[in-house]
Amino acid sequence: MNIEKSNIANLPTRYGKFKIRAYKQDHQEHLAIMSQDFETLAAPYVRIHSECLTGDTLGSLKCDCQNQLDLALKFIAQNGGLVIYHRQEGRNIGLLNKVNAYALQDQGRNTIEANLELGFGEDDRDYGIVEEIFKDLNIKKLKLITNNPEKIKYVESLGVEIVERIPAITKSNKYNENYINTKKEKMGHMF
Ligand SMILES: Nc1nc2c(ncn2[C@@H]2O[C@H](COP(=O)(O)OP(=O)(O)OP(=O)(O)O)[C@@H](O)[C@H]2O)c(=O)[nH]1
Ligand SMILES: [Zn+2]
Repeated sequence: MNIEKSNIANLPTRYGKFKIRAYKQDHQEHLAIMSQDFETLAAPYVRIHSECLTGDTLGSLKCDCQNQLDLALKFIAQNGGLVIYHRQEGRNIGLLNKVNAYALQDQGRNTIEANLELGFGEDDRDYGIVEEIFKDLNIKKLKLITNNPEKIKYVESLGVEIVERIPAITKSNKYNENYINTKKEKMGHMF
């Protein structure tokens, strides 16, 4: 796997001061966003956040992504750890396909049905870069912020110990209720 990594730079934000490092793998560029004290932590809090331009940037109410990112950045700034900004938009089908999936959702399909109808899997994410970031930042133990059993399985498969799981539950709204219910009932997310 050919991965290019940046130097570490400071990033002051509205949440607090972070340090960041970028990683480039093929056409995807990802980010490790670390608290100031990151290097001193034996088991940092870690959030793997998959990109959602419509949620993260535009404030879309169709999903819980922006609320989860906000929660994670606040939590990590206060408690120490790492947010991996994983640039796999739309569970890795890309923005154009996600918008097509949204058009199908406008006609009544749920998040999984829409993906399948377009010829994708229900979740096409690849977490390979996460392994590389864990190695690069020397993470052997962590406290994982997630509701997603697949992420837990993946981290465990790397031989990285999860000493605690912190739920990433945020306030729902009338536009994302179905999305959250589908994650709970069909994808096994723990709400
Ligand atoms: N294909 C598709 N992707 C979506 C949709 N809504 C959100 N996403 C993407 O889903 C990803 C977020 O993943 P989720 O499955 O919601 O949650 P998760 O991050 O795996 O799980 P948690 O760690 O518990 O939050 C981001 O890449 C979003 O762009 C949708 O309706 N269709
Ligand atoms: Zn989203």
